[in-house]
This record gives sequence, C-alpha cells and structure tokens, in this order.
Amino acid sequence: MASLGTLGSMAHLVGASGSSLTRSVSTSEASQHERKLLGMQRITCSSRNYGREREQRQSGNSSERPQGNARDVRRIKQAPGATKWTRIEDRELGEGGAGRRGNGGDERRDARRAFIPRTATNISSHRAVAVVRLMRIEEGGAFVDVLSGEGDSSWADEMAYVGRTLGFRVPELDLRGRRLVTDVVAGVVRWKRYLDFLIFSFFKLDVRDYDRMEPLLRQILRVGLYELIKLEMPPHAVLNETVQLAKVALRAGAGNLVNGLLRAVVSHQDAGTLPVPVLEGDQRSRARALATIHSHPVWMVRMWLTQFGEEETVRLMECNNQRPTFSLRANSARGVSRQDLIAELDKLEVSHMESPYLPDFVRLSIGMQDVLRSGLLQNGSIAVQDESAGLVVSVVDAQPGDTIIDCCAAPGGKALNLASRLNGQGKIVAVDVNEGRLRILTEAAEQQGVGDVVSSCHYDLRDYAAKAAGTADRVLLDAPCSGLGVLSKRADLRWRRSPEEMTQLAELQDSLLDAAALLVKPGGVLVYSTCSIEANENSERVAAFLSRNREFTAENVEGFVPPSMVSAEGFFVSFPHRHGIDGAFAARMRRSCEDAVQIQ
Ligand SMILES: C[S@@+](CC[C@H](N)C(=O)[O-])C[C@H]1O[C@@H](n2cnc3c(N)ncnc32)[C@H](O)[C@@H]1O
Repeated sequence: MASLGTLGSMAHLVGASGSSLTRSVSTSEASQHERKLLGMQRITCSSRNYGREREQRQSGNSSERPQGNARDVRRIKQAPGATKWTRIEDRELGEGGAGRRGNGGDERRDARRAFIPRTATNISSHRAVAVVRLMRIEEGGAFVDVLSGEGDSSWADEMAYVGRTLGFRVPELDLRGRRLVTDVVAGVVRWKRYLDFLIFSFFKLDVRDYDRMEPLLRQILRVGLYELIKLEMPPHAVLNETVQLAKVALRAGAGNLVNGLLRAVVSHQDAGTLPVPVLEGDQRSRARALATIHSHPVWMVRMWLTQFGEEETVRLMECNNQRPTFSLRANSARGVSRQDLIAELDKLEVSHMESPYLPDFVRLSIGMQDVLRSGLLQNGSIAVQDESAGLVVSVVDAQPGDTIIDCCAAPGGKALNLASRLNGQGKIVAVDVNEGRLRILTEAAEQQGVGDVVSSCHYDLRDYAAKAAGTADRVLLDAPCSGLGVLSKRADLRWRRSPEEMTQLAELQDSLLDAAALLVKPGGVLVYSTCSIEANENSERVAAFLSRNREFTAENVEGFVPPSMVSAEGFFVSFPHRHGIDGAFAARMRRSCEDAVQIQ
C-alpha cells in the first residue's frame, strides 16, 4: 500500500485507556428488545445503568477532580492509578451554549446544584448521541438496537444521559435524527473492522496504540469515516461537524486530529486511492483480507470459506452488512388476515411486499418505526417475526388438538405462532430456563389472544424432560445457538462470538436434543431448529443425535417449506444470500411407534 503519511502525534491519540467498563450483558437489556418486538409497552432507556457505572467510577476518583461542575469535567488521560480532569473551555461551546455564562460564578454554582449540563447548539445531535451509544456498546456491553422505536420518554432519558456523559447537552432530535442515530450506530458497529483498518493505515498505528486511544475519540473517528465512506454524506458537513464534536467533547487537539484524518480520507477517496487490503496468497491470507474488506472476524470468514467457497462467502457478508429487513405476521388468533394487515400498512403509508413463502407474512424494508408506533403490536393484531422462523413453525406442522412442547420457548415468537394454528384446541407447553424471558412470553400470549392454550414452565429442559417423558405429540427444540444466520439484524453479534463458544454450544445442543427426545410420544415428531447457518450446529448435531437415538428417523421437510430451502439431506435450510431471509435450520424427526413398548 502506498505510504499515506502519519497524521497527528501519538500524544493526541492516546488518552484514557479503555479501562474496566466491561460488564456482562444483562438479560434485562436483551429482554427490552424482545419486549419491543412483541409489542410490549414499557421500554426504558438502558443507558441509565451504564451512566450509573460511569458515575460510580468517576466518584471513586473524586479527589483528583478539579472543583466545579461535576458534569463539565472529563478524563483526558489515565496512567495507571491516576486520572486527570479538564473543564470544557467556554469558547468551545456555541451560541447560547455553556460558553455564554453571563454572570459567571452564580450561574456555574446554579448549574452545579441542579446538575444540568448546558446545551451546545453548535454540535450535531445525531453524532453526539451516536458516539455515546457506541461507547455504551463497546465499553459497557450494551446491545445494538436496530429498531429503536422507543417512545419519547426513552429518548429524553437517552438525551439526558448523553448530556451527563459528554458534559453538555445537545439539541433534541426529531424523528429523522433518531433514525439516523440508529443507522449510524448499527453501521459503525458492522463496519468496525474496516473503519479501524483505515484509521490504522492513515495514522500508522499498531494495535496496542489503538487500544490505548480514548474510547470517545475512537468512536468520533469511526462515525466520521462511516458517514463519509459508507453513507456518502457531503464531506463538507461531515468534516466540520465531526471536528467540532471532537473539539467540544474532548479538546482542540483532538479536533485537529479528526480534521487531519477526515481530510486525508476525502482526498484519497476523490483520487480513488483509499487503502485496500491486498487479496492474495493462501486461504488464510485471503480470509484476513476479506475479513477486513467486509468487516467480519477472520475465524468466521475462514469457516465460511471452507463451507461455502469465496464467492458465496462474499455474498453472505454483503447481506450481513445490509440494513435488515423485517417481516410481520398477521395474527389469525385475533382474526387478522394478511389482507387486513396490508390495509393497515396502506393506511400508515408503509410500503410492503407479500411474503413469497408464507401466506400470513408481509415484508417491510423501511417503516418499522411507524408500525411500532401504530399500536398493532400492542393490541396483538400482528407479531414481528422473520419468515425463517415462520418456516420452522411450518415444519412443526401443528394440528388442532395437539399437545406441543416448545423446549426453549422464550421469548415466544415460535410458540405463539404455533398457538395461533391450534384454533383454541390443544396446548402448548412453553419451557425455558430464563424466567424473565418466559414472563414476556406469558404477557405476549395474553396480548395475542392465545393465553388459554399456552402455559409456561420455568425449567431447565434437562430437568423437565424426566417429569414429562413421552407426553407430547410434537416437540420443538429451538436451541440456543451462535445466531450467525441473523447477523444483519444483530449488528454486534459477529464481534461477540468466538470459535471456543461454537464448541461449547455444540455440546449444549447435544444435551438439549437428548432431553427433548424424551418428551416425544411414540410416533410423535421432534423438530430441532437454530438460527445458525453452521453445519456443526445443524446437520452435524442431527447426525450425532440420530446415531445416539436409533428410535428416531429423519423425515424430509418437502411440502412444509419451499423446495429451494430443502437440503440434500431433507432438512430446512435458509441463507440470507440465497433466500433473502434470515439464516435458519430445521430438521424433522419421528419417533418410531414400536418404542411405545419401551416407555410402558
Ligand atoms: C433461540 S432462543 C429461543 C427463541 C424462541 N424459540 C422464540 O422463537 O422466541 C433459545 C432459548 O433457550 C433457552 N435455554 C437455554 N438453555 C436452556 C435450558 N437448559 N433449558 C431450557 N431453556 C434453555 C434460553 O433461555 C433461550 O430463551
């Protein structure tokens, strides 16, 4: 690669280390997303937790703080055991902002008492909110929310949190601005590896230097690059506003550094000389280059190269990097047909397309926020569900009167779809080890008008199986999995997974499959499904199960799903790059009738 010259000095780059903000991902945060998809009302701003953590860390170092408004200070450099704080320079804030401090001392004292940071009117709000959200995701382990249809109170919480984190407030965001935040955050997370490659290339950093860069500066650089290169926003606006954010949120030197990088990128972009990883050599080297170009972990790319070859791997990664599309299920249990749903979408002026695969599903590419606000989810008329999940339900083929055990049921997408097919006759036992998620399922069952056929059972499946052996006509095991089939919807998931986890998951899947098998009546059906596209979580688990459990045989899923989604072995497989829906897998197996003798 041609020399790009080194921009800025390391003194500007290396600020606060990405210290000990990591926390385990709380189930409550996962649940918020799930509640939203299921149309639950109260979605609170989870940033408050991160805010509290940050405040606790800050107050732990109170002796080192300068006196003054606690919100006007921020850490600029952290050597082990030492934290320095700086005050925002008045002149850095815009008209009407904290820079206009009138009678100085009094106002500062008032602000300190009220802990209300002032508003910086010269900062673009969407960028300020995006960088703080990105810090929460990277430093605090928060989830990326690709829907972000929260109500005004959540946004007010988030804006206040941004104010507390940055030390100044930014003007409120309108609907467009909020959507932009969601898009920028998900995009930066997806493209992180590629954006970092550009930063490395232009600054000539090594990984250690990069790890020591101030988290806020790193996010500001990424956001600027993403907007320039991937969103192709007008360079002038991106440059000015991103530099201003760095100056006000950090210091003048940080603004200069951002300015240097973005200007260099714009001129290389215009000249068509942006650095590109070289795609050559053996599979390992090509995997590394592809992983950077398409921003995925190298181990994942290597796994897919072996499984799919290069051309398909690239197409898969391109799909994973796209904005996700969503689909809706018309809830027949509430008497809603697809035509009714389409009429509602027309009223909302949300463009849509009928699913080519399922008679009760409709696809949306944009407009999900409008649907979330419409009340259709809350009154149980519709459910948000990917078509791949709907097709797994088709493979189960629930019939009125059936007793169905959904072994890993929460938060309930498939269980509630199954329930809607029973016409009030039969029952669904929804088992899950996670009590919080099960509560969401129970509430959603009531909301969707299937509460009388769904009962929830808070159990580890392996304990429950012994209690209810041989009682179900159909058993669905929608197993915990890597989720590598849903990477466009879960922007951060690719960075959270590891090869070691894949091995552990396979062991868990084996033990859950053996437990689920116990529940099936002689002659009954067992469906094993995942939202993964990896053979070692899918067909290999089924093959291993069938060799351990000779009383089960695989049944071809032909007739339950479109022919293009039936694998050579007769399993249901969907891939984002082949079918335009999430990646998923389902195998249908039947227990032999002769097995009845053994159970008695
Ligand atoms: C892929 S999710 C299920 C999604 C669900 N079927 C749906 O359609 O909404 C996997 C679920 O398995 C549950 N789980 C994990 N280990 C379990 C165990 N040992 N026993 C029961 N449930 C378990 C998790 O709590 C999680 O809710």
